[in-house]
Amino acid sequence: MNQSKEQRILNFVLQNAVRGDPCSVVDTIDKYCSQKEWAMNVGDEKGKVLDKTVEEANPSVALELGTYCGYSAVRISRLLKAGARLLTVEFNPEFAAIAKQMIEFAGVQDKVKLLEGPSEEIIPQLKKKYEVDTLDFVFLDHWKDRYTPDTKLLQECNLLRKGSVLLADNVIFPGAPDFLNYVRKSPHFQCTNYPSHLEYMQVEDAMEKAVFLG
Ligand SMILES: C[C@H](C[C@H]1O[C@@H](n2cnc3c(N)ncnc32)[C@H](O)[C@@H]1O)NC(=O)c1cc(-c2ccc(F)cc2)cc(O)c1O
Ligand SMILES: [Mg+2]
Repeated sequence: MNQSKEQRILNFVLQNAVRGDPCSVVDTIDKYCSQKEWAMNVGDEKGKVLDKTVEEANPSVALELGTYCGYSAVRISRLLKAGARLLTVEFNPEFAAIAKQMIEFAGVQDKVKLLEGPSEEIIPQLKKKYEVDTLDFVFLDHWKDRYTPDTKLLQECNLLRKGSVLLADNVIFPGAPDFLNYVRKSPHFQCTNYPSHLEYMQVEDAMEKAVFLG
């Protein structure tokens, strides 16, 4: 049975990156996906916006929705302070299996917990089952029409506190127009837009930061 693209990306990392070095894993995935096969990782240009936002937030507890191959889980967790953790949610079992191996190869498995299942089921479990009080940082990178319902769900589950930072990928392409509408119109969020490009392409894209005001 021929390999999936995601398996080819993982194999390229296992053969070309440095085990235990998250930066080399990130760079190796970017090399493969810009030169060989496009894939929906956040990529290096938007990845730099992600890095700056994570460094500013300096989260103790971070959540990622949409792990895919683990590129942004490795990218985020490499910046976390000692004792901080990232919970990342992925509902496709093949992708979750790839991401698990990617995270372990990068050596960040002690900082990252991969939760397999749909975000809408996992978010309501975060407090009791995963011992989360509130989230300091949330990276939204899953189905674009889930950004708004899951943002409302995070609020309903009291998982956001004054200053919690949401960062959403792809608000221009593929686009998350209802999310932009929701957070920009809401008195509970202070929004900032970061124009960029779709990963590995010259297509316009952007990220939106929405800070919860309580
Ligand atoms: C949605 C995907 C990312 C992952 O999210 C998981 N997922 C989903 N919904 C849930 C849930 N409700 N709970 C948990 N996991 C969940 C999934 O299985 C994928 O692994 N991301 C994208 O589709 C995506 C697509 C593009 C893109 C750009 C140009 C094109 F021509 C075509 C596509 C770019 C990007 O930057 C993306 O991020
Ligand atoms: Mg994305």
